[in-house]
Amino acid sequence: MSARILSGKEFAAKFKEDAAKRARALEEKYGVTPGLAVIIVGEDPASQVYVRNKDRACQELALYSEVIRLPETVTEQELTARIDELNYDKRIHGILVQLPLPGALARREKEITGRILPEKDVDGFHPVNVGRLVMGEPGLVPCTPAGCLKMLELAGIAMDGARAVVVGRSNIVGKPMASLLLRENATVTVCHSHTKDLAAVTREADILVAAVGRPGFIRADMVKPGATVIDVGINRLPPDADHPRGKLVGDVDFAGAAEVAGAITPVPGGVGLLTVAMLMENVVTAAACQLAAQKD
Ligand SMILES: NC(=O)C1=CN([C@@H]2O[C@H](COP(=O)(O)OP(=O)(O)OC[C@H]3O[C@@H](n4cnc5c(N)ncnc54)[C@H](OP(=O)(O)O)[C@@H]3O)[C@@H](O)[C@H]2O)C=CC1
Ligand SMILES: Nc1nc(=O)c2c([nH]1)NC[C@@H]1CN(c3ccc(C(=O)N[C@@H](CCC(=O)O)C(=O)O)cc3)C=[N+]21
Ligand SMILES: [Mg+2]
Repeated sequence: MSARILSGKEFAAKFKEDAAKRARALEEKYGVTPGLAVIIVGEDPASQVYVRNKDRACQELALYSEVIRLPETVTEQELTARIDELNYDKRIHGILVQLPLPGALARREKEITGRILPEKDVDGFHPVNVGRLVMGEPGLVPCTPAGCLKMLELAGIAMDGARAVVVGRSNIVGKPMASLLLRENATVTVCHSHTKDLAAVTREADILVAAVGRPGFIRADMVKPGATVIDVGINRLPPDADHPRGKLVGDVDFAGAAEVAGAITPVPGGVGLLTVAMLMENVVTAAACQLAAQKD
């Protein structure tokens, strides 16, 4: 194995420390603690892990945190009524509806997440925040791609003029990732399930971001020698003797790709940790904007 392993742990710790300092400064200035509300509908096990990590981070940073668990049987009207309450709640500066939504609610994802006020939309999913990102204006940026960008910055990976290939075009990862890399002056290609000869495209990448949702999808022969590989995937393999809850793996064949890449993020312990750190940063940023606006 030759690649440099980019660990999310130390970077995440640094960001959380910065966010904690900014939170204390807001408390001093306004007497208000930044607050996050997470709404989780149903019992998706992967979601439970993320929710637990977020709740833990809020405690670590001494932010105010509410987790609202709703049954799978909740109606869209009941759900949006809860969002409206949180929109008006002065203790809450950030609202996040955990995705994927179960059952019929999944088809209403856009309407449900769009109900969150743009200034409280710490996921950066609201069309107003999406527009700001694409236009290169300040706003709340989706936490996962923001974390990937921070990882590249802190690792000292040059983005200006680099060829970046993003595999995956979801609204939560692929598309905002492409916008962020473009903003950093990378030459960006976005691949998806209709892309022809994907390996030929990915082999051109100085920076390769995998957000596909398939374990081991990016193999060594798809990686340009010396490239930086960012593995966003979070996949749980079926349980075996060594991993009774199922092993957590990314979208990259880590052992193979690490032979070829110059730098690579592991799963777990990679960019996932930065997602949580960026969420904390977004909550504090959202609180700072709301508190400043109330003052005038
Ligand atoms: N670490 C973190 O913080 C986070 C991790 N994740 C993880 O990242 C991964 C991706 O998540 P998400 O973006 O929500 O996933 P989606 O399922 O929403 O999107 C997957 C994307 O991959 C593309 N794709 C699927 N199969 C292929 C293929 N054979 N060839 C090329 N492209 C393909 C799809 O193309 P098409 O559009 O054509 O269907 C789609 O654009 C998952 O493992 C998820 O768990 C997600 C969010 C946060
Ligand atoms: N509205 C919404 N916003 C999201 O940002 C969102 C979502 N819904 N639904 C689910 C996905 C997934 N996601 C992760 C966040 C952190 C880790 C994470 O902390 N990972 C660590 C720990 C993993 C573990 O504890 O096992 C790691 O990779 O090392 C993983 C995955 C955010 N998502
Ligand atoms: Mg998705």
